[in-house]
Amino acid sequence: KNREYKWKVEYMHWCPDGVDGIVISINGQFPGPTIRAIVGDTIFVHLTNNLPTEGVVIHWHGISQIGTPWADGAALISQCPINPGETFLYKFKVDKAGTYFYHGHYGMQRSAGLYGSLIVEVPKDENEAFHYDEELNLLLSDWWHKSSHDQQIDLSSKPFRWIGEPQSLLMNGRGQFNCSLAAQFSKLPIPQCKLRGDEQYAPQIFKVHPNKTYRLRVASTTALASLNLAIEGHKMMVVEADGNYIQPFFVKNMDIYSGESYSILFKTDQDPSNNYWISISVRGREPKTPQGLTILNYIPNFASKIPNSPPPLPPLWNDYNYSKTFSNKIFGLMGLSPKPPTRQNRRILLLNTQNRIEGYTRWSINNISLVFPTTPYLGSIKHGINNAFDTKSPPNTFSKNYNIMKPPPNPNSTYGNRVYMLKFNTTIDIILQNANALGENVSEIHPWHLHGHNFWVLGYGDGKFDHKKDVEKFNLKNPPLRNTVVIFPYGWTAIRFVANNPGVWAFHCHIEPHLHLGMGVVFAEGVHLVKNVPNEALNCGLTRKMFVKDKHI
Ligand SMILES: O=C1O[C@H]([C@@H](O)CO)C(O)=C1O
Repeated sequence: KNREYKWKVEYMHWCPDGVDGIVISINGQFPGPTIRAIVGDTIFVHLTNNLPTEGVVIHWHGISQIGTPWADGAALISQCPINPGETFLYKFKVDKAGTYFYHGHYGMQRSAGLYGSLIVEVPKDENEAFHYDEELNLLLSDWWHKSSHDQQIDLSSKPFRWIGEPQSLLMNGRGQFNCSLAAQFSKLPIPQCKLRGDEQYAPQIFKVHPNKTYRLRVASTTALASLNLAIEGHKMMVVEADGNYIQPFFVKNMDIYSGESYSILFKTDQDPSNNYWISISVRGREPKTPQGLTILNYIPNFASKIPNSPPPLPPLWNDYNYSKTFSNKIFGLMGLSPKPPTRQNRRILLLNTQNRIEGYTRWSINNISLVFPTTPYLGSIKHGINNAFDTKSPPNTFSKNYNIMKPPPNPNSTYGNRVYMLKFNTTIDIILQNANALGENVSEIHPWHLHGHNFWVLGYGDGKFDHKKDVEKFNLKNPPLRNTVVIFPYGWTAIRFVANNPGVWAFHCHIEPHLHLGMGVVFAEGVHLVKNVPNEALNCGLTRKMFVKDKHI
């Protein structure tokens, strides 16, 4: 089935957490409209850019874009930014059921609120691998009172100005800054929220019937925050990760990093005369942001009935072992989750470091800090334009002697826009190696997202990756398939994927300011096989000159 949408993207006054601000809206909505489709459907989004002075694109996070790499919505990788006033048609097939989302992928427009949910259901006559009665949808994000423009300028300033922690955590675009739903349980002098329910920042209440099984779809599009999600008093069974079946397991709370999505099942088996908290809390960074809260409302209780107990207490923000335990519980579902090829053709090691370039603070991968060219790679590679970017091969690894436990000895790095050219249909292993940042004893969490593919997560480890010992420990039996995976402080993560999707694909830290500061790489595979790229996708830079040359402009 074809599903066709007309979207207008524009700035709008909005009040996501009780403080007036400005968001990027779609058709006057924040978050943008939810797309619901069925596997095999073709989505048509006619996107009109009504931002007065900026280009825009939208990335369909988790959709493989098989045959339509130009619709991936990564600015200057898969397409030109859509100019103000212009309309661009995204047309792509949703190839796999699951919980996904979409978001801006140009500058820091995701931080400005350009995002929404994308849910792909199994066909009506097919069943999921698990049973549930009803479903709920939860899109998580974080919110700053400083505009995304201010943030972008801060990050690009000399001396560097870090954006700091978000003021609020949002659930389906709603949070509370000046009041708390749980003030009566708080030691802080914060007032109880007095809400009618129709405020833009009033929580979305999750209404449930007792004694049923619910599927909660949850996706995180945070700009920075890693989160821990809990439903007070309810055990959660995790069944889906990034649109892939996983071996179900029970937890009382779960971590979710930017770029990830999950489905969890829970039973409404608690005392039905009470309501319960749903909470999200910051992990991995000092928790300077209040917990995000909403209410699981057992029908027929009043939605305004405050739960009897304080909101769930999250694990300590720096208890990384807790987070590792969670990540290490995720396995592919035997029989339903495809297995990885047993051998790789190429192994690439990517060292993540924080650096300075000419006094600017940046992030680098193997000592190169990514800046995008002005011609989208998909166009320049397909049309053999050699002067659009640096065509030298980027480094396949980093120095063996590099001490990941110390700040970079020579913090200088360089800007670059090289591309990892992957031989079509080969199996690629990537080892993401974390290291100490510029400050002593600092190493941060980075969730890495791959466009155009799912990958198998073969393992995580502490310290520096060891080619002999660690490879032997790779899980080739039931690794989970994902599109986003985290690297823990001072640790490494190994993934495997098959370069079988013709196109040019970003692989980057999903923390918005980190990507902005250069933390990403670009892969290209089988670009000569890409057909039917609409001219509108390449109407900028050197490819634009190509299209207009006949017209003597
Ligand atoms: O990119 C970052 O910069 C700051 C800090 O490292 C320097 O101020 C921080 O916490 C980041 O995640």
